Amino acid sequence: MKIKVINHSAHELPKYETAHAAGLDLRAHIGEPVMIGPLQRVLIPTGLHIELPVGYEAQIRPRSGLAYKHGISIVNTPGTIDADYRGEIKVLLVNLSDTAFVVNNGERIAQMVVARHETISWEPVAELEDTARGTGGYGHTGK
Ligand SMILES: O=c1ccn([C@H]2C[C@H](O)[C@@H](COP(=O)(O)OP(=O)(O)OP(=O)(O)O)O2)c(=O)[nH]1
Ligand SMILES: [Mg+2]
Repeated sequence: MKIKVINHSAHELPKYETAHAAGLDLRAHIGEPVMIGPLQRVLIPTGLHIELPVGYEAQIRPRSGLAYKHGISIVNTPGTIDADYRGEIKVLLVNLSDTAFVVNNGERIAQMVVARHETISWEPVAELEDTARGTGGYGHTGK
């Protein structure tokens, strides 16, 4: 897949950390450390621009280790990178802990999963096909 990197010397390209990992770890591309206070959200640049093939999206997801150890998540998870987006990929981190967290340049802050998606067109109808579930939801099958 095509990738354009700002300041190429800064970091290695995102990579799968294990043989069958689904996500490529993304690194912070920042001039100075960024502090995220409790319940604060900060948009962290990655220095990466990509060209996804049409019919693909990239999902930006939190890393479980940062979430578990430091309460760091992503506000809009899973973030969506559209195939026609040519801007810099950024990650909207949020600190859900009661302690400030510092992000340093080059640290792995999120992971990106590339996935196929469908593109639909609408077919307006008067009635939808009935099912056993019908309109039941929000726990209607019990606890
Ligand atoms: O975590 C994210 C989510 C999105 N984007 C970029 C890529 C995406 O293609 C674009 C728009 O994202 P989205 O459609 O989620 O945001 P929007 O608020 O609907 O913005 P727009 O009106 O530009 O579509 O922003 C990121 O860099 N990181
Ligand atoms: Mg949008």
